[in-house]
Amino acid sequence: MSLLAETVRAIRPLDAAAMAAAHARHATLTKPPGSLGSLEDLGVRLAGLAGVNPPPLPEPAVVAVFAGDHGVLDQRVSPWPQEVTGQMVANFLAGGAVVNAFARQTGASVVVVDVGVAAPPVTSAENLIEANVRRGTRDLSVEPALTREEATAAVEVGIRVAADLVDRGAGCLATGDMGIGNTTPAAALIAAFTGAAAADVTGRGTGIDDETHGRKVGVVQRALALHRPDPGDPIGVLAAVGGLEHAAIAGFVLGGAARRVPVILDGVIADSAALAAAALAPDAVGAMVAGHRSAEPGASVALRHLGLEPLVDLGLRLGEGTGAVLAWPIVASAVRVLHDVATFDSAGVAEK
Ligand SMILES: O=C(O)c1ccc[n+]([C@@H]2O[C@H](COP(=O)([O-])O)[C@@H](O)[C@H]2O)c1
Ligand SMILES: Cc1cc2nc[nH]c2cc1C
Repeated sequence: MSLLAETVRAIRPLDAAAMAAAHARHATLTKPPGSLGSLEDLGVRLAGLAGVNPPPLPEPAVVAVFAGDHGVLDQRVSPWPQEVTGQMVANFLAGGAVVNAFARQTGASVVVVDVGVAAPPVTSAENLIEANVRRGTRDLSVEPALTREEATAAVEVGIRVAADLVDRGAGCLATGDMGIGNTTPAAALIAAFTGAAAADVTGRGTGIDDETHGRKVGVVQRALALHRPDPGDPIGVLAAVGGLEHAAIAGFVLGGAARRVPVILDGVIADSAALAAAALAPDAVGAMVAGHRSAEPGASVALRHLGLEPLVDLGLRLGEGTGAVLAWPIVASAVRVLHDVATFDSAGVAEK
């Protein structure tokens, strides 16, 4: 059996007994019932994922930044040149990007995965994973971005990265991405999986003017009309209108779900990849935590489709895993409550 098929088969629903135990525990803790809002639901869900209450603290956390390039850049959908992708990979490895700063602040670690960068990285570093499937995608507005084989290979890169990180002790995974032009395939994926109109899911990416935005909406519309992607064939959708980092992140989510470790989603690229993961294995949604609400309109459409409420809403639109890393201490706090907080009984606090 292929790694992808094996991984999909290993993904199981949340454990109802562990969730019931976490729910009951919450009612005994020294706080008014429900006073932690959606953090209570998150703690319950992570108990269901782990199959035990309290679930293990989601630590240490590792953010994997998947990097890839995009043939659709030929359509002038981003103001930034392609070489920025590889240059930012070097910046991540040198520790100088925003995600590195947020990771230092929170205690997360950063690994970088070259799954599809056009220019081979010149730096070697112990936190660089070289798994290049193809040096950038084809232009999705004129032909399929990837073959099915390439899309599957990229998904399997993500599965392997997740499994390796968990084997090396990670208790929480966070998604990151880097790829000039990658908000265009993200929009196309979200339209394909949710049925939303291109105009409703195509945003300003790194910051584009009205003219570029109009062209970008047209590119997404043309790609959807050309390929007519079938949401019942998630690999076909990823191949037609996706990107190598989108496919790898879909695999990363599946890999985390198969190992029953929470995966914190970053922005719109992760959200689009999560739709592919959910289409491949619906129970994978149980392992997903929406780290934040990206300013890209497609992010909210994707999260609504997945039934996920984002933890942080700061208008971020950077990518790299920044929103996911910021959300990690909140995820850990939701679990910490189930470990540390005294009960009314043990603390001698009167109940109402
Ligand atoms: O995470 C997000 O929601 C997000 C929103 C807008 C832009 N980005 C980042 O910006 C790059 C893609 O933007 P663009 O305009 O080139 O498509 C890519 O490197 C992403 O990580 C990321
Ligand atoms: C500088 C820069 C940093 C980024 N990080 C994620 N996407 C990015 C895009 C640009 C342009």
